[in-house]
Amino acid sequence: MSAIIKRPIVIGTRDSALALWQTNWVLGRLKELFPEQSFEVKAIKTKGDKILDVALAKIGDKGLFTKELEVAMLEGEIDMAVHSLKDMPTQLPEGLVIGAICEREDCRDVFISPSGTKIEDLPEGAKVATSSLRRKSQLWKWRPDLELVDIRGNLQTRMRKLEEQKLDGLILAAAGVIRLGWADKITQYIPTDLILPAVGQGSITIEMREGDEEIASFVAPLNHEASALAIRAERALMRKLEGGCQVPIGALGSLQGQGENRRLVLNGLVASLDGRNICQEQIEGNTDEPEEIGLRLAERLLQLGAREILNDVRQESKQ
Ligand SMILES: NCc1[nH]cc(CCC(=O)O)c1CC(=O)O
Repeated sequence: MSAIIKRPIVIGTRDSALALWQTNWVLGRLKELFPEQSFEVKAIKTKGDKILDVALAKIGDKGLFTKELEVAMLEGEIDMAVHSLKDMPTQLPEGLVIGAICEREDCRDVFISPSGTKIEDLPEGAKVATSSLRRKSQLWKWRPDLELVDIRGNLQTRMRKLEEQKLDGLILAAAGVIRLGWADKITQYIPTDLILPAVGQGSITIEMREGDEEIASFVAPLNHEASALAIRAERALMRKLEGGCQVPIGALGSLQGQGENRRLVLNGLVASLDGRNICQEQIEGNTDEPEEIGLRLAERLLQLGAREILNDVRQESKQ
């Protein structure tokens, strides 16, 4: 049990509806675990909240949704930051660490269509919104005839644009949609063998100062072992492939079996921007070393053609 601190522990967050939901969830868990401790929430805008009209792949800046919070943490203004793990770069700034990876929500992407039509039943040329290269490339492979349109902004904005721009549908992560209470708007949960999710998708993480034992003891109980093992493998894969949001990378780890037979299965893919060239593979290994599995899968993908794909993607994004 951790000792109570005689000042409020300050939790930093972005100010979007989803970020605030996630922070409230973390706050609820902390209050339950440490009823004597006082906590305070501090909302901070990030660059990603301010630039709303440019596709993320074009801004190409790592830490778009995290940097301002990280600076506040290093300056002691906040004690921890709650993030969507998916938005966190694989390399953290010096002096900061992941304190906990919380239990993952449904990790799949979903399709939301005002007409209730599933992706496989859409008419030829239907307009589907997503700015994510990972989603686009896998959609192109599945339905090369669709017209894919860019969309940005927080979840509320995207839902509004869906109607305003008369789009046939929108792809989002299930987790955000469910957390905001919009599960009834979901037309289709997309199977992960058709669209492999992003690294860390569906998980909330708590970032904190390295070596801050006091804060670590509050945060540690929120770590969810199975989610953390899977996601550590996914992040090791991505770090090795030097992905950011610019390169289409998907990955999904899962634990299979019980006790001594427990294994970590990791599926990963790297796609070319046109979706025509997709390199995908699955491997498994011992749960003791999730990072090693991520690295091994990355090596395997590079051998299978991911190296060429990544070079091409980098060339194209320079133009
Ligand atoms: N890229 C933005 C983003 N970052 C985290 C989520 C919510 C889902 C999650 O936590 O994985 C979303 C929205 C989306 O992709 O639909």
